[in-house]
Amino acid sequence: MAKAKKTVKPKKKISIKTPDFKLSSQQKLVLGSFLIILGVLFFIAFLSYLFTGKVDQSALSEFASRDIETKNWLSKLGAWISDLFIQRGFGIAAFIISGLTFLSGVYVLTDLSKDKLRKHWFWGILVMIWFSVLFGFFTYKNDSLSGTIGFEINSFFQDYIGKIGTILLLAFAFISYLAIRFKFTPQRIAAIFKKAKNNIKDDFNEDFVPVDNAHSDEAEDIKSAFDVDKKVEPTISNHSKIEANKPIELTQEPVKPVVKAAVTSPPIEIEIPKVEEEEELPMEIEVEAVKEELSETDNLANKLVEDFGQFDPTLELGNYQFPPLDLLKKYDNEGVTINQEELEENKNRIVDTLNNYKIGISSIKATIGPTVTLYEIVPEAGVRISKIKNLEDDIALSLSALGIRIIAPIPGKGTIGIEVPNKNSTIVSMRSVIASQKFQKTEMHLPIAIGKTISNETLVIDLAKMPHLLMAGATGQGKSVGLNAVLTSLLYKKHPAEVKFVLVDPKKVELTLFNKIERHYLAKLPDEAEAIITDNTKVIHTLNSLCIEMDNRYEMLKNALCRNIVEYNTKFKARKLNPNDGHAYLPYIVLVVDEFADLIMTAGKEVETPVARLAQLARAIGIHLIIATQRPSVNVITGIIKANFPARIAFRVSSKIDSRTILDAGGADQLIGRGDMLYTQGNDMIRVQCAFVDTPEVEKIVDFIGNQKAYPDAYLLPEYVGEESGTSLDVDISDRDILFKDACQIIVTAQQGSASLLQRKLKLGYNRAGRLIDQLEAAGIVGGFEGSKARQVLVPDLIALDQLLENEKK
Ligand SMILES: Nc1ncnc2c1ncn2[C@@H]1O[C@H](COP(=O)(O)OP(=O)(O)OP(=O)(O)O)[C@@H](O)[C@H]1O
Repeated sequence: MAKAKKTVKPKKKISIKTPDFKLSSQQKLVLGSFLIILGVLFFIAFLSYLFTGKVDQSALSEFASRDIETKNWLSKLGAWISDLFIQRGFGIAAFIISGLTFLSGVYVLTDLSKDKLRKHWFWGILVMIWFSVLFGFFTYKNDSLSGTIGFEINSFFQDYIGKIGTILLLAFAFISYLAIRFKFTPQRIAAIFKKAKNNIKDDFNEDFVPVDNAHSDEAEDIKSAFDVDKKVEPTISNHSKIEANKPIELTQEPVKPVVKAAVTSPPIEIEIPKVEEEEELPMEIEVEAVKEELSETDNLANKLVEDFGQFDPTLELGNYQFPPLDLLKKYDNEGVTINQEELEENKNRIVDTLNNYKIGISSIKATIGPTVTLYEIVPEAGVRISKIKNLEDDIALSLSALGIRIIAPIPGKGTIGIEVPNKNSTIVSMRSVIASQKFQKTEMHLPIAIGKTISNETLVIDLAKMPHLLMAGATGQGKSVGLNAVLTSLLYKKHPAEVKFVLVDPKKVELTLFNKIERHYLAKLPDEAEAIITDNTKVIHTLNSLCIEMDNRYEMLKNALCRNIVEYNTKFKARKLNPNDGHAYLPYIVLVVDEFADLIMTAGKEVETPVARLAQLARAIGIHLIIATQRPSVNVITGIIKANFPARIAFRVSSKIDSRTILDAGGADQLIGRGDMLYTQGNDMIRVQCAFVDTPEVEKIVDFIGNQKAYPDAYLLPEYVGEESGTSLDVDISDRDILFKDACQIIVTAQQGSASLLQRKLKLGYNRAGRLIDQLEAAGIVGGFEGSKARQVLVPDLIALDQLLENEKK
């Protein structure tokens, strides 16, 4: 049902546009015949020009005057056109124009391929210019043989490369033309020559064979045979004589020469050249193998693309404006703030501390980041790395600073890194990362400008590649700002047609701002009032609905023989997928869950199962999950979830254990907070200062987008009917379970609407008990599904129940 709902939009788009651009048969007839007649007109005018052109020259200056007479067969118009094309244009090569115009008419009338016609025009014009330049070679002044264009081009070439150069250039153009247009190759030319040679040889042989034969003995024999035959004739006619005059000699003799002639003549006819010809064949086949074959659907798609262009998903909101950079704030304390003094001081302390522990350093280098500075040291030979690693706390103590992290060794480098927080940290504004070239020029599908690395480089990550992101961090360390940075990045880069968000916000305050862009960017369940989900039961429905959407999308991909959403959308844009077959452009869907721990605590498995399913399977069909949590404990970030979220962001956490839960490594406990974070995509860990975007900035952006023309509704997800959510509100009374009455009495007596109660009391399986609950809901005895809580019982006592059931019968 939901699928039907979603495919309606694209269907409309196509069916409305299709007929607009096609020529009707009448229009084709009119246009085709017009072009044919125009071609004929050109031809007559040009032909006439060859005879009358000179005479008409003088008349052309007063062309507009009616009194002036012209000799051209098409009068003034003919004189003017031919002067334009021949004298001032391409000379007599302009006849090609008349031919091309005529041909165009024929193509339109007969509905032949426009591609071929375009090729004819392209090559025709090139040939025309070539001839015009060639003729220019034979004229000494600008005349009708070469036309002005040919004359001028020719004299231009002659001035620069001389006559011989010009001839060579023309010859080169000719050869290139043959090679490209007719696919001539040296082998093919050689084959043609050989064939011609053989034909000549054949002819030569045919002509001379009789002469040779005439002189040969065989010919003599044939002749004699003929003579013998002649001699035989009378004997045959006279049978009685044959029998009388020794018939053996007579019959043998005529046979002999015939046999001889038959045996001796074949050597002359042996065709050795033919064998040679066959040897050349593979060369020609190679040349012809270039041809491309298109399938029927390709042809149709190419024609559609030719007529209407590629499908543009953004067309419905064609005037949509992306939010400008000005909506984002500039901060005063941007840029590197650490000074030489601080650098020197830190360096000395590190060197001294290490020296105290007898660790020698051969070199030290500093990279200054927005919040921390990385000191890379190369220890002297023979120093154990683990020794330095163990000194983390001592170095922190000597530098009297928090948040010192030792990376020993730095992956890919032969150094050990010590990250020391700057005294004055700088803010990485959202504006600076959005404005960075890296983000602006990125080709990523879902680019996120998350912040700046330790070397002050903007870090842009692709959510489509991750494919899901886990964000964790203790409260107040920058998680919500991080989520906003992710959403803002996508809003700055993706058109509403290309990405949709499903926002889950149990805290009810973090993401409410995005309500304003509901009809642009948000997806929701059908018949829901609010797109942003704050209620946990609805989260379960939404997650399950996303699973249905995922299954639907896989089905569509399967039917389209595509492996992922990018291939599918490319195919759809190239009009190779028919919207009438249920195909539609698929936007990316990004599910953002702000407080995942809360969901897991209240709904447990009901949430974990669909999340795990989506995380495992949804990457190929463009559904990506971003899950944020304050409480990174193992019962929230379970093994199955962790396994499917290779990309993780950790803000500061309170303990090493929490850091391990998120990153599978320590380090997050040593961050300094306020957006200082560690990012990993499975292997390396990068320290990043998260871009800062404040609520007023987000408000401005959503206002800017929200004030623009929107879709009629939010993107509708497929409808999900929960197992226990009153599926059978239309259950027929006659279809009721035989235990229905008993079940009613148990539920009303216990005043508790739960399936497990029925299971226990009536000794039923879960499915039957569930169906009974559905029937009770349909009868109005219990209320709707309320997550893990038991349903409300709507009938106060057994008397009321009897009344209700009596009324039903009437
Ligand atoms: N990237 C950043 N740069 C500078 N300051 C930041 C950054 N991120 C967060 N902060 C500061 O930290 C404060 C708290 O951030 P935020 O609200 O994102 O924390 P949180 O982890 O979402 O907390 P909670 O879980 O309680 O909602 C912000 O008000 C801001 O002052």
